[in-house]
Amino acid sequence: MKVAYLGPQGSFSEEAAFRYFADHENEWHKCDSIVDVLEAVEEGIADKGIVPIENSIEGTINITADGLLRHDLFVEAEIIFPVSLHLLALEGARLEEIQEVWSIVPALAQCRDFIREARVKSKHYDSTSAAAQAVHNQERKDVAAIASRYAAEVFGLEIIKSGIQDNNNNHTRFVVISKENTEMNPKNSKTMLLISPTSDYSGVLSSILNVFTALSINLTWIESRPTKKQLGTYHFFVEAQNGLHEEKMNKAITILEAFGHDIRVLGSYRTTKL
Ligand SMILES: O=C(O)C(=O)C[C@]1(C(=O)O)C=C[C@@H](O)C=C1
Repeated sequence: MKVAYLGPQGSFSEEAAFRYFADHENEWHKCDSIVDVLEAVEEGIADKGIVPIENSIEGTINITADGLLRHDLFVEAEIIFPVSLHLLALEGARLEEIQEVWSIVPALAQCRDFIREARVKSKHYDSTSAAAQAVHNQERKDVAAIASRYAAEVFGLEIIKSGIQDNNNNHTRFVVISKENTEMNPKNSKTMLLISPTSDYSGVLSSILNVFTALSINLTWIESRPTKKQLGTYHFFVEAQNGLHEEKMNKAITILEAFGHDIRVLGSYRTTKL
């Protein structure tokens, strides 16, 4: 099986992929961006992909949510991964010398307090490990990457400050995606739906949420993403704590369809805590 993830070597996605798929004989396909991971799976270059979807400090990873909207893919597993972010610099660099920090946007956002207090500039890279690699590849001692301990080992960088995320209890939720739908497994305990209202009227969101309330379905995640066609119009991601094999989930979908909304079942899956 070929698994795609965000590289280069040393990313959190790589750690999550290696640990989640530890029992399998895999071929790995490292991608330059999250969008490339989704495309690799859709195009059949990889059988599965692993992408971050939500962080406990920063919230939804919008690139992934928008990618799920655009691509015809399913979610087949959820992985909760602890994230500790460190400041990585060339050997001998001192914290006081750092003028600029480099990382992927969600990681920079998880360290907002540190960046503000240190009064440093930030520069965007496509992954934490791409930022670490860039620091490794140049001679500057005034820049540092925000990345993992693993990335520090991979690129021979020194951790000049550890645990710089705004909250120590920091977790990122990854999803495993594939082109096939594995939704009917009775062991699956969560379901992700994408609800796109076909008309805009007052109370449309509350009418959707009322369906779940009436059926005693507990929601674990809700996110709105713009349709990108007109200001103020949205798609809604809803994740429920019930599997698709449960009658009430099917009832909810039937009712929402009867309301005229477009419903895409993105998957029914289990959670693994790493
Ligand atoms: O850049 C990485 O190392 C990733 O795997 C991506 C990512 C993310 O975008 O959320 C994954 C986990 C952490 O939250 C930080 C970065």
